[in-house]
Amino acid sequence: MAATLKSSSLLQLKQNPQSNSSFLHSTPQRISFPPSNISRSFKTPMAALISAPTAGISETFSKLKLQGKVALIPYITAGDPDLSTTAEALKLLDRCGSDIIELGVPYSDPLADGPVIQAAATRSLARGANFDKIISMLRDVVPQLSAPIALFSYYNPILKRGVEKFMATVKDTGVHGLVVPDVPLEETETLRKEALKNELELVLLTTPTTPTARMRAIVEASEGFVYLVSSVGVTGARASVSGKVEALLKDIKEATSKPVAVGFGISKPEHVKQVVGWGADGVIVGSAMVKILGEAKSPEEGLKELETFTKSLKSALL
Ligand SMILES: O=P(O)(O)OC[C@@H](O)[C@@H](O)c1c[nH]c2ccccc12
Repeated sequence: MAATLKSSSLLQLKQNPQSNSSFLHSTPQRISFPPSNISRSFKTPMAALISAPTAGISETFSKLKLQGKVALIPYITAGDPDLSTTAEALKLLDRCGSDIIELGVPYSDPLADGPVIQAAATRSLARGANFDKIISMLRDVVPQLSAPIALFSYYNPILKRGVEKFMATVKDTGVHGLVVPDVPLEETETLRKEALKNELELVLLTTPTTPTARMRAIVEASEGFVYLVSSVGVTGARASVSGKVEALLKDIKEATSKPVAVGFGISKPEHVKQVVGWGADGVIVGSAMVKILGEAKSPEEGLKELETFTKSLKSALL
């Protein structure tokens, strides 16, 4: 699996006219469904008994803005190295000051992912993680977190389950948002309608090659925040963050007052500082986190290293 995916890239997918997936929204999308900043006013009764309701994603950004702060958004893959470590990692990330946590549902064909996250998904699936097990872990853990969770999933696992059922199940865990990077254009509206019905904020992505008019349609429709992909290609740590991000952020900010978080290739406190200096409202760090958990000698070691790393990123934001 991993070998056949090595050559995939956002750019190639965008340019493949045979591909029925409008990868990262590369063709115009309809925006008739009224976008709004949804914030959840309640959680499941069980969760409400245990903790105060967690702020939604857009609400979290509003609170941070009032304090002049930028959101730290780590990404980890569920089930790598195992689901109980994922549960511990979520609690740890929350404790170390993550403002929102992106949790990836492992998928066998992760087209937009580089080697680190591909390998994590492969390990996770090989160890038996699946959607139902992830959901039951989330039911237990989400009520213990103060940061909202954005669940990341490719579109295929959602379709397989049925959009309605998927959304209702996810909502029921107390998760607040969804990131679906490869949703085909014709399905965007259905996804958004179901997400809205379930009070889930559906985050859309824009890339350096997205034409301006299309970027405007994306930011208009995006909920929670706008995900600015910093560079064309696949996920993975890079030596530096593309200097183009500064101008891209400026363009997006001219089009919307919604918060914008930057992801792809951010792996060091210096990167975080740079992106913040360019005006981002949030920074997303995936592969660097996933690598720590995946390559550690033991889950305990991995969690310890994750804690040090997360704290170093958080300090770059203070
Ligand atoms: O891994 P990176 O380069 O730090 O990028 C963030 C990223 O991991 C996360 O948001 C993500 C994981 N898989 C994706 C696929 C598409 C878009 C985004 C993602």
